[in-house]
Amino acid sequence: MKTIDDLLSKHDGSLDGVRVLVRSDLNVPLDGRTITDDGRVRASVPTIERLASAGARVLVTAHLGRPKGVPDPSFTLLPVAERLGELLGTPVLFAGDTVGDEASRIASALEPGQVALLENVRFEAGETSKDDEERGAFADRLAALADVFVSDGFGVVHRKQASVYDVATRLPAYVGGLVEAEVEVLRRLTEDPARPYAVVLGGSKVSDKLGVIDHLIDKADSLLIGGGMVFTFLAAQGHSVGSSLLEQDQVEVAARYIEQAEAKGVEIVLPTDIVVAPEFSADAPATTVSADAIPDDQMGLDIGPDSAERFAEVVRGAQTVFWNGPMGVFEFDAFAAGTTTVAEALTQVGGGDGLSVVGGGDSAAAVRALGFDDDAFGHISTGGGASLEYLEGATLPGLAVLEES
Ligand SMILES: Nc1ncnc2c1ncn2[C@@H]1O[C@H](COP(=O)(O)OP(=O)(O)O)[C@@H](O)[C@H]1O
Ligand SMILES: O=C(OP(=O)(O)O)[C@H](O)COP(=O)(O)O
Repeated sequence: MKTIDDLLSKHDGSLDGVRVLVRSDLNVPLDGRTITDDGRVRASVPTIERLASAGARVLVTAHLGRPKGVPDPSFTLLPVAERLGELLGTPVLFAGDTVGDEASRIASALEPGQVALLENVRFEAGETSKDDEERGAFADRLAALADVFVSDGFGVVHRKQASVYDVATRLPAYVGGLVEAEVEVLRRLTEDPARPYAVVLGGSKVSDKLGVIDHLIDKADSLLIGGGMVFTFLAAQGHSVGSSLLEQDQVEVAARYIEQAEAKGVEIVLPTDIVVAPEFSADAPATTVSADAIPDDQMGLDIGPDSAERFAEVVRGAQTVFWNGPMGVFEFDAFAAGTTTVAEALTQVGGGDGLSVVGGGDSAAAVRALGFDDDAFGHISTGGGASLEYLEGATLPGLAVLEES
């Protein structure tokens, strides 16, 4: 992959006036218009700063959430532009569209060293289209705004989307410093992880992430399943899960994973107790029930204390641990205990000498919100799904396209 060093040497050390389109992952958690964890914005700053200080006109493109290909004010990147400006110490211009008149106007008005952010790239249907032509047509419009492309959104390199993949086939493409650094840590983890190697999976993107288990069974010694992942597995064991998050069409897949793991001597650790509530809300009355006895009118919102302690034991006893996905709805105090217990154990992997990696926007936000220092872990990755797919050995479209560029 060509790096920013290569880009700089190609231009004799100065990018004066060069129009650089940077794909960052600025998908931050928001409470209304308030950013509750700016980790991904901070992680994006060094590359943007480096390009701007070399004189580039920097146009940043990014997504927020999963809008459905049409503008939706609740997913505007405007608060992120403001935060990015504060962190850079200079205002960031904001284009209220992605490839429309405003984007073109701002792109041509940018001075060398200035930075602008384009509105949420997922407001355009072409960004996430499965149709190569539709995606390509949108990528053409994005590419027309710049001279070169820098891919720095590690959290999206597993997505074959226009601003990640197709644009890199239309402009000279370079890997950004964040993607480079993330890949380096994960590469070490895939090469020869110190054993026992445990992977902890949770969160809510269940169907996205279930697939990685197939390959992780061949790589890890233990798989610990928490968060919204749990209920598809409990259903596979024949238990009812009330109104918990359930991917009905994945139940058979989960059952197959349980069998495969048993056959290969890999431990799949499932919770034995669950904290449930009648509804998804911060003040819903919480009770702990056995995992095989979730009442029909309740939903599971955290792993129970016995399970959290068991998970913590496995985590502390491992030498390498990768964790993606909170163990419960940590945003609500009543359902944060499981995540806190597991996070605490992550700081003590291998008696403190092991390697702990936390990956994912919400997982990173969770450990910070619960009061842990970034330094308490070996590495905090900005990508959850991306790290998991890298660890399972998949080809990540956003990286493969840079290798070909
Ligand atoms: N039992 C559960 N039911 C519903 N949502 C859950 C549950 N456990 C965790 N979550 C939610 O999962 C979300 C994070 O999931 P995900 O996006 O997959 O993680 P990451 O961003 O770290 O990759 C959090 O907002 C959390 O509230
Ligand atoms: O939040 C993200 O991924 P993650 O939750 O797997 O860490 C990335 O911004 C990718 O978002 P997406 O999963 O909607 O494509």
